[in-house]
Amino acid sequence: MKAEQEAPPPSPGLEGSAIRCREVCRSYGKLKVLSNLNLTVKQGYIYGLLGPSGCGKTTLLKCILGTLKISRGHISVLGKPPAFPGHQVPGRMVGYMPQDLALYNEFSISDTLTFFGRIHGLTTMDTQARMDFLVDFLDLPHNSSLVGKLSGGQKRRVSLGAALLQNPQLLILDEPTVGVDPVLRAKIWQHLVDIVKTGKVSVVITTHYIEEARQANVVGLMRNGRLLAEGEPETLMKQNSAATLEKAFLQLCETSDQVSSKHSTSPQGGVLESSQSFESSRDESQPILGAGPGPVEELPKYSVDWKVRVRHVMPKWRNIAALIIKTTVRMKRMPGSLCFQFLLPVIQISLMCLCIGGDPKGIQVAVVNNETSSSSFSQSLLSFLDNSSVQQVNLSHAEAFAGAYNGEYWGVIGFGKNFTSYLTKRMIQRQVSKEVVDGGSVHVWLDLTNQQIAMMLQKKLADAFEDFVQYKMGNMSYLASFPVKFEEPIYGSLNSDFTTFVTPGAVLSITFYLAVGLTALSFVIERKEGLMDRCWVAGVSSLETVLAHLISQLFVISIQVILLLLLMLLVFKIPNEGNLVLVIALIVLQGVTGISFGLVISSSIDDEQNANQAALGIFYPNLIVSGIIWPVECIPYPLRYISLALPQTYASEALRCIMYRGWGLSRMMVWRGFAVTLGWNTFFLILATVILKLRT
Ligand SMILES: Nc1ncnc2c1ncn2[C@@H]1O[C@H](COP(=O)(O)OP(=O)(O)OP(=O)(O)O)[C@@H](O)[C@H]1O
Repeated sequence: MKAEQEAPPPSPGLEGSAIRCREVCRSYGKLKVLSNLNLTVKQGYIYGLLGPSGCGKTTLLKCILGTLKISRGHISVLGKPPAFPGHQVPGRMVGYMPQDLALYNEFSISDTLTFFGRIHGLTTMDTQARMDFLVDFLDLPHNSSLVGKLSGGQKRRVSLGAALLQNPQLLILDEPTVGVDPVLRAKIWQHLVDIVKTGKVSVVITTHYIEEARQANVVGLMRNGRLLAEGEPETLMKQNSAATLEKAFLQLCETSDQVSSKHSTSPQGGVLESSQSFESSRDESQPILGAGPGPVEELPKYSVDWKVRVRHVMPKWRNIAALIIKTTVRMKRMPGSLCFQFLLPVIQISLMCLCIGGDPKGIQVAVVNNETSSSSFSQSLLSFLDNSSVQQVNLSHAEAFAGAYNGEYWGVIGFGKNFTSYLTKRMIQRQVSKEVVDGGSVHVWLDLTNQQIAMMLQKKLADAFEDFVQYKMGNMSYLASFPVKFEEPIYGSLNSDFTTFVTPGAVLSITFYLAVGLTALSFVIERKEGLMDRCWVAGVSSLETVLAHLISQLFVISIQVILLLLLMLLVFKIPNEGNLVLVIALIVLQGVTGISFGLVISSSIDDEQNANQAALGIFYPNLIVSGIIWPVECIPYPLRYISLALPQTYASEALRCIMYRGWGLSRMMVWRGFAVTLGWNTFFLILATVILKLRT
């Protein structure tokens, strides 16, 4: 820990300056926010960065911290460029209080400071000592108070506490005194003045209360992405003959406006574009007042040992552990959300097993039986029809058809008046007339608008006829029964239904989509609230963020999978002939695919609505094309190739093979499912890490 606290020696030429910005440019799309900005913050100084709203102060601070990349120029912070391998900026050398609160609402004050303490590698005792000091100094409520329940001003003070926690060498405070009462504001400034006196700490502070910046050693007045003036507050006031810093600032703005309008008017009297005037007039990257960058200086060259480079890239378990503990604490504080995560898949699979794939029940069918005798074959045959599925309603010919046309009955079953005698003749005579064949047949008119119901009626009638023939003819039944015999199935059971087919794919799909949704949302919200930036400045890398999320979500997925399997196998009696470990492994890996895909969405999309739309948008197409609800073999060819490349097509097939055929990893159809899943996991994780890295 000691070693980490020591700052690396500054590069030659940078001694004495904590921050050095040279010709810094930064744009958002076409909006040029920083234009050739030069700024120096001396070691042991408080630098007050002042300027109107939107002039680029926050952007500059983010560039200094390395959370935003500069388009042009050079920045060095405590001797090296931000995010240089082995440098602790971002890291424990810098304390950052962002303009947004960037705090976890479910955390207590103590959780918040402990979390940042862990990331900075402070011992429990050090963190506790600092916490006691900060709670007292910042006049915070008891440290067990939840951040979400604090007032706006109290939250800002907690945020400031988190920035001061590790006694950093550089403090970057973006409007720390907003919403803070004057007494505490004075106390905070006094603290800053005290800590810089040691000469080891430097502070950059932005504020809207211009007068409070008089306590800074140097103030920089920013306007339109440039530094208008830089110097000691008293000097600036004197040079502008102003009694207050605010008046001096107004004076400087007016002077700047006059200079700009003078130069933006062409000799012919036309008005030039402001950018042209900027290029053609005085070098506005230099402050009107102040020392400026001095003579052109050679940029220092930085080199780094390959071992340091490797250590810089490698994830730190300390950070991963801190992030996992953070997620666990947040989960504990949100029991409703946790229950939702655990119960939703259980509810979904229960609904699926209860509502999809079973035999339709209570289907009304009209029966027109022209035979009257109770011992007739027609009565006997109808008695074999499965009563739970088919409800027979005896009607006249006219009533039956009228009812079927009205949608009251799903079909009409008709028997002629000589059905018994004609059927007997059909069975025992070698040659019979067409009339006998016709009269000895069961006539069925079906409503085929619902294929599942129609198929069930056809099957139930065929089963009833087979049972009837067996009953009437015993050993001689072969004369009348259908001459195709379905033997014991090679795999599966004769009673297997659509539920059996659809369940493995549905389980994978449920696990995948829950993981996508939860991951995509949590990351997008964290980034939007500035939490990701804050963690990054504290020294957490994109890879560590991804790994920590993966590990904590794995815990959630494991519980989800256990609950799903218990329900599926024990309650709904879905068969499993295979190795349960393989079943669990494949489902968990598909959950990881969901997490990694969620990471890709959240790393590339900035707001919840778009992230939700992306997650929902792929849900249905993927479900349909992955062969989860209907066999892949039915998909037309060009689309089938796409289907086979999707993360869940081969995986669903593999899970069916494990569960219903009892196959192991030696079978191609099984290992292919695992291989495709692992391939997608790797691809998504790399993609998410790269996008996160490129966007910071
Ligand atoms: N992510 C972004 N995408 C596009 N434009 C942005 C983004 N962030 C900031 N800007 C724009 O850049 C300009 C400078 O913003 P910045 O937040 O740096 O100003 P500021 O001086 O800190 O303002 P304030 O004092 O109100 O916080 C503004 O015009 C703002 O609209």
